[in-house]
Amino acid sequence: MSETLLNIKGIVKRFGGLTALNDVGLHINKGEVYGLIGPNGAGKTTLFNVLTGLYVPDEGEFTFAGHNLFQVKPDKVVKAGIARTFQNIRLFGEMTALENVMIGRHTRSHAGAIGSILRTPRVKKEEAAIAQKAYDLLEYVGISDVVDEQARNLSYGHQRRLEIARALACEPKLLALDEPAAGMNPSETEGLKHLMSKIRDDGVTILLIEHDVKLMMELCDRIAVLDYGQKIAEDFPEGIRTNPRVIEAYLGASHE
Ligand SMILES: Nc1ncnc2c1ncn2[C@@H]1O[C@H](COP(=O)(O)OP(=O)(O)OP(=O)(O)O)[C@@H](O)[C@H]1O
Repeated sequence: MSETLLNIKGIVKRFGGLTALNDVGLHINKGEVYGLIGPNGAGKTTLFNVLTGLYVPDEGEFTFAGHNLFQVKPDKVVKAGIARTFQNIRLFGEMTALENVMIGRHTRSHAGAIGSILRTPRVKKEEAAIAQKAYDLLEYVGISDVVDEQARNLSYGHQRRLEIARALACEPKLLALDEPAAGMNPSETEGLKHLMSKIRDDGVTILLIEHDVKLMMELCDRIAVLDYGQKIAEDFPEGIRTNPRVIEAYLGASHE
């Protein structure tokens, strides 16, 4: 029996008169790669933002690993175990790769503000441990050769991997990746696919938005399709590929 990690029901999100998500329900099992696809403007990023606390849903239910996360703020969502990357890379360009990951790690430190200012032995020890862990994460995502480079000087593919390392620093149960392959060349995409498989094999469940359909078909255990804010299909990749409603949604939309 697969164990449910994330469960949402009847999620509604409105922006003024526009209903961006309309009665969306789905569950994600522990250990799977769950994909979210749909034409432009279908509501994928809005759903991501709801699941990571950035947008407050108007209606519905949202539970995750035993926590009720409905209308909960982003920091509580991270504490519950959901970490994310963004469609548009959001790194601190002036900071090194290592420092960018250390920031993610600080969400889990115990030193406190006073301790950090006084730089007590406890704080120094904790800082060293954070730096070591950050280095290990950079190695894990395959970019330990650029530890001391400023983030803004990294190649696009490396920046994407750095974002993943930073999200992993929160030790999430669920890693939510918003178009991680956007702008990558085929060999970078292939490398990213292997990284995501490794993360999943190491026990982190993955929620993935991606326009690269080939990548989604190869990587995802199950895929949900959104269209005009509604879930129109949810299936194994093969079922999605041949689903008439999905084909119609894609052919009917002005989509790449
Ligand atoms: N903050 C916002 N304010 C107003 N409308 C919004 C906001 N965010 C999203 N929308 C609208 O909600 C709808 C869904 O957008 P969303 O970005 O979630 O789609 P998407 O499936 O992620 O699209 P894409 O593939 O282009 O990223 C769109 O009509 C969009 O204009």
